[in-house]
Amino acid sequence: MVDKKLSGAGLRGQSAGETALCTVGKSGSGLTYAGYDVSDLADNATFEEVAYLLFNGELPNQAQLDEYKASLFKQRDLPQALKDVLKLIPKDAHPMDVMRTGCSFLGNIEPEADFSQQHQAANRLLAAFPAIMCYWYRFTHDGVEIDCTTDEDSLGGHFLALLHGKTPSEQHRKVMDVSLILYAEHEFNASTFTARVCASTLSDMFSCITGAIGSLRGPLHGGANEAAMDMIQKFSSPADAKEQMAGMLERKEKIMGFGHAIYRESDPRNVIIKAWSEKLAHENGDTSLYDISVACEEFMWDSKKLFCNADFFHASAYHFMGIPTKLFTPIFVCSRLTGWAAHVMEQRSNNRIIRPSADYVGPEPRKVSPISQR
Ligand SMILES: CC(=O)SCCNC(=O)CCNC(=O)[C@H](O)C(C)(C)COP(=O)(O)OP(=O)(O)OC[C@H]1O[C@@H](n2cnc3c(N)ncnc32)[C@H](O)[C@@H]1OP(=O)(O)O
Ligand SMILES: O=C([O-])CC(=O)C(=O)O
Repeated sequence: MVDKKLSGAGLRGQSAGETALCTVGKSGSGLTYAGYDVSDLADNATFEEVAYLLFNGELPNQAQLDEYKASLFKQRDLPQALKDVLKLIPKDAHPMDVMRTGCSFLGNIEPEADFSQQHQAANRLLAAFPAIMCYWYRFTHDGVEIDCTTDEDSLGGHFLALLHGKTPSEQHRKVMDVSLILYAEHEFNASTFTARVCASTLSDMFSCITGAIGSLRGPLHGGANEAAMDMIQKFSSPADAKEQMAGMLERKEKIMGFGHAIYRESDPRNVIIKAWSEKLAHENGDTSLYDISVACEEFMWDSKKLFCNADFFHASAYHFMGIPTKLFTPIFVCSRLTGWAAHVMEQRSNNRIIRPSADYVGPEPRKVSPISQR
């Protein structure tokens, strides 16, 4: 992988600290979590193993994994007070705002009293996030107060079962699991950096994660999977996609799901989720949306040398599994929480408050004139 020339605004190219959690775009291996290539993890591990890796630095053995999953399993349900709060949030609210409120409210009723509880706080959020999303969604959209517990072994399967009210297929469980692995961690991206800045003030875990959710929400970051879906649904065919995208580029519009702040030639997560999107399209017996997505990818590369990032083929993959578009970015939260929390723990382990300087470009010093003279 060729290193991207990094300079200019947005702190690009400047190191803002050290991490042992992840490499992004390092030559030879695009994306690694604690030394493991993301494609190796996607093929040979589960999301719970990856969460354990990020929180503890090593993959679990079978006994450790069993114990970890059993503990998460017990923490999946929501307290009644949180359910009551979720029921107050309107149907037309954005589910990312629901996640932000759910996280923040849980921090009120189950606070992290001190840093010795950091694993507990992170694991509680990990176990509870699927229910926070689905309890609100099903109540406001289907009028049902769902049981927030399921028998599903994995968090990915649990989410699908809560959302659809039925047992997911083995294939869908697998895709969710892979997706959660792909989204889990990505070094000093905007939302993780938000979490680390918050952690550097010695704030609590729930505040760090709440802030990170706010940063992930924007379309230049996690919100791009949702924005990509909205875009591809407007295209009627591969040819129409190419024509409309040419117009968008001419009007200097950003095409969501393309480009990256660090990667230069490709995002290593794309090839993995793209392959699953194709499988799901065939399983559904309708490949038109997948074909449109491939046309978008070809067009963007041919015309601008821009490639799909992790978000682009996630859009069609989630859609093929019957997931409503507005829940795409909240799923990202359910996964990235692991990276955020691991970074909070890492920041705390060797902390200095993050406080960069600014170049002043405002007016010269001046006096306040009386209000009657302004
Ligand atoms: C999981 C994730 O968060 S992945 C990122 C998800 N975000 C998106 O998909 C949103 C669309 N993409 C973008 O807006 C950008 O590519 C970002 C925000 C991801 C990265 O931003 P930057 O690092 O500033 O981009 P970069 O320096 O590579 O931009 C180079 C040029 O390509 C253009 N460009 C980059 N991405 C796009 C895009 N998706 N559509 C159109 N033009 C683009 C930029 O406008 C810039 O043009 P300019 O030099 O004329 O100003
Ligand atoms: O690293 C970034 O800037 C954005 C990204 O891909 C991620 O957070 O997964």
